[in-house]
Amino acid sequence: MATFNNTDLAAFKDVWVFCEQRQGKLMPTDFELISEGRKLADELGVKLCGLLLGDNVEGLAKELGGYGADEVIVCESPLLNVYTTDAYAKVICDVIEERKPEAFLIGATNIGRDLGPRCAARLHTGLCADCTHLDVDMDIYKDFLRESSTLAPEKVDGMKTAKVLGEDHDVSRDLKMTRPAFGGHLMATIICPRFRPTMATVRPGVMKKAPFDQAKADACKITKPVVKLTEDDIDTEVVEVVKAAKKLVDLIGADFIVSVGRGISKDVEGGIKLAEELAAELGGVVGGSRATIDSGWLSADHQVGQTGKTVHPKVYVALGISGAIQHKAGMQDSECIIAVNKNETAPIFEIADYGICGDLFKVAPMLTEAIRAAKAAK
Ligand SMILES: Cc1cc2nc3c(=O)[nH]c(=O)nc-3n(C[C@H](O)[C@H](O)[C@H](O)COP(=O)(O)OP(=O)(O)OC[C@H]3O[C@@H](n4cnc5c(N)ncnc54)[C@H](O)[C@@H]3O)c2cc1C
Repeated sequence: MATFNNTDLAAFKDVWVFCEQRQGKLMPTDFELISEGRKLADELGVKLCGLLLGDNVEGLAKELGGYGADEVIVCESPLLNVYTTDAYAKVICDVIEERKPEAFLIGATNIGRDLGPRCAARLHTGLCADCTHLDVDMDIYKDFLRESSTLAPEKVDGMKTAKVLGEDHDVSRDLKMTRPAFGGHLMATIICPRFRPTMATVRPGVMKKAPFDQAKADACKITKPVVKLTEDDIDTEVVEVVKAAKKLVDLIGADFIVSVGRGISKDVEGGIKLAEELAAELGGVVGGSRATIDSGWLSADHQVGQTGKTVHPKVYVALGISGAIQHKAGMQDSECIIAVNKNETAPIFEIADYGICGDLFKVAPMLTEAIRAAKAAK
């Protein structure tokens, strides 16, 4: 194996994306991250590679090419059939040490959140968890310096390097990883200036999927390195894979979401029913603020926001939701936001395209009826 010196930054090249599959099916985050990785790789002038692990999964690789991967590295072994942290971390670290990518992105799914830190610790590099934005340009530094330093603006404009931990450092190749910090009250942009690969886990649903391109899928190269993995490398045994007993709501893939907040408290069941009726009429699903999840009115898979799901549906209806910053973080990129709140100063109205100041128990049935009538008229 090639020697692995993770401080020799120049030896690291290319952007990689961990492409998670479960039971032979790629995850939606794979396509989001490949699409985002494509943009980063183009800015850096390097290749974008998908990293796919499993048993007999090569057939999935070309699809990743259709979303922008130049190459997919396929690591196959019967021991990778079902996910275990030991096996996946070993194979990923082996291939990273061999080929040295400069950035490695992982979806912040349950598996990604488990795998990312394990790999980062083994590779002795930095990982920024749960990112909502990635970038490689220097503008963000320059904005920061213009606002917070005494440097002359001309000096900031012409900068190519910045002082990082007391040393001049070429920041133009650093991945800038942005995530909410301090309870979501500010966004922190983090770099990993001294080690490679820079690692990030990225929130599902945040990055936009590019359109599929068959020509790119056909051109995508597939590489299959030798996988050195034995049972001795794995300390865990998967006894049984239990699928979710209950079908979870698909907020991330929904075009229409009707979310309820604490405003339904005077009649919780009635409020949820009104939201379900409106959602059914729109062909959508029901979401909720954290207040409704913490109160046990809706299950956790319905939660929208910083610690819930990030959504960008065509229409987001907020019924009795105040619009706390942590809720907005998960829905403010919706194409059209309709807010119903009886308090005209509720912050949700600041980002609403249509704001209705009124009692949700009166307004929601009127919206449902209006949609029903419009559909019947067609
Ligand atoms: C670290 C951290 C992470 C968090 N993550 C999330 C998250 O992911 N998602 C999230 O949602 N929150 C999150 N929160 C909580 C967030 O700060 C708010 O507490 C929460 O969003 C409030 O929910 P709400 O708007 O339903 O309730 P409230 O803020 O209590 O608002 C209820 C609203 O209903 C209106 N109302 C009342 N009755 C009616 C009626 N009959 N008709 C119309 N309007 C009515 C009121 O005017 C009010 O504006 C987080 C907080 C922290 C600290």
